[in-house]
Amino acid sequence: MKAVHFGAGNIGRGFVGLLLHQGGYELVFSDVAAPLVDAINTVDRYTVHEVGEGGRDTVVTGFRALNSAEHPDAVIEEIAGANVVTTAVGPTVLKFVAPLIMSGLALRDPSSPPLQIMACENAINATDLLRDEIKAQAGEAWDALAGRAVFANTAVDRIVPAQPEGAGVDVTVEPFFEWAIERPPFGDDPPTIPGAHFVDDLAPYIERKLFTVNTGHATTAYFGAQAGIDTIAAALSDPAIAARVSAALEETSALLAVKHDLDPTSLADYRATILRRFRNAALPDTVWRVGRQPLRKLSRHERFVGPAAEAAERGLAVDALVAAMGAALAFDDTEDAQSVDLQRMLREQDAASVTAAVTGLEPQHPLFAKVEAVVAARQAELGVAG
Ligand SMILES: NC(=O)C1=CN([C@@H]2O[C@H](COP(=O)(O)OP(=O)(O)OC[C@H]3O[C@@H](n4cnc5c(N)ncnc54)[C@H](O)[C@@H]3O)[C@@H](O)[C@H]2O)C=CC1
Ligand SMILES: O=P(O)(O)OC[C@H]1O[C@](O)(CO)[C@@H](O)[C@@H]1O
Repeated sequence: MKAVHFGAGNIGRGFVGLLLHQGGYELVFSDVAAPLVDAINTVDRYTVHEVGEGGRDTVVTGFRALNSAEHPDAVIEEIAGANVVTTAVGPTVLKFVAPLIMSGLALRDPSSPPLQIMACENAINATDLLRDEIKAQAGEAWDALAGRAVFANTAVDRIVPAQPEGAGVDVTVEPFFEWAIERPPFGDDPPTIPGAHFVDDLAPYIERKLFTVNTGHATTAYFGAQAGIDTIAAALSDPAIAARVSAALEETSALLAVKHDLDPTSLADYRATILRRFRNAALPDTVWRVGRQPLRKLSRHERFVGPAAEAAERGLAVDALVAAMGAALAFDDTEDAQSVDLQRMLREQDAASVTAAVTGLEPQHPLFAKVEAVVAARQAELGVAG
């Protein structure tokens, strides 16, 4: 059995690749970072180090890497003969891997079992986005290709921080992981991924994950950065920040409870587990990594505006989420292109225009005026007229 995995970065090596290896797949990483591809090809094993309570080391073998920028045809050929394709490249990069998957499907023996495709990104229905890209790029050829693949959405959860200089291919991760995968697309033949959790309806899982883990993590990062704190664990040890994070998560839990009929006590346990994970002092995770790409994180269906918009529509509380969005607006990292764009927008546009452009909300939406107020407050801080 063979799996082609796009994105040999943190989650690619530290989670998806690891579980595929444990499932017995021969692993072909595909990446565009030449030094990373070369480093992977110089070793025949790497270690995933779990740090924190209960952590252990696991060795991964049976892998190689291809540079898809330099050798796209080699990747296409591997896809044509693979059982599984996964991605962990970032949701905005899916459109760049789509043509390779499309060409791999075109080359595939139509009598082979369908290729099982799963995008493992922090986004709702990321695999559907990938399928839509492949379909759009295939045009009329799609009808012939559609039957050669099945597409399943997934929710992946494991904190894999940026790796220190000199770590090589080894990866440091937290001990916790969760991988929920839609079962129906596979019929009677799901992939063998030990520890993965196959579910009939992914919506409650992905929303619970994105609107709790990712909302909470990003809230910690943005308040931490604002307070001049460098790491996530240190940010959460500040009682004022911890209270703000808890308040934001109570708002998302209130929405999840009514929307998906989830038990409030289980949601409280889930929140407590997550906050414990964030406090893992052995995990060298920075507010800059977790806060990265604030424009993506503040977009319409993401971890802040997504739940806050639905909560506002239902008349539920949103003030803590809006406060977190206010902190996100202050995220100023000159090495993060989206942070630079956000700060420029705040300086150049009026508050209503920034709110509309960043959040995608209509001006008449019940959340709009509250977000516009924190945008204006940030602009006042910057000394620009809103
Ligand atoms: N790191 C984490 O804790 C988690 C990350 N995720 C998600 O996983 C995805 C990846 O995140 P990380 O691993 O943290 O990022 P990362 O930056 O460590 O890895 C991404 C990798 O994708 C590669 N890449 C970029 N363009 C590519 C292309 N066209 N073809 C092939 N490879 C390409 C990069 O060179 C890099 O090695 C994101 O969607 C993120 O939201 C999800 C859960 C946890
Ligand atoms: O910031 P992104 O790209 O959404 O993804 C990383 C996030 O996902 C997580 O792994 C949570 O599963 C966190 O480590 C981090 O906040």
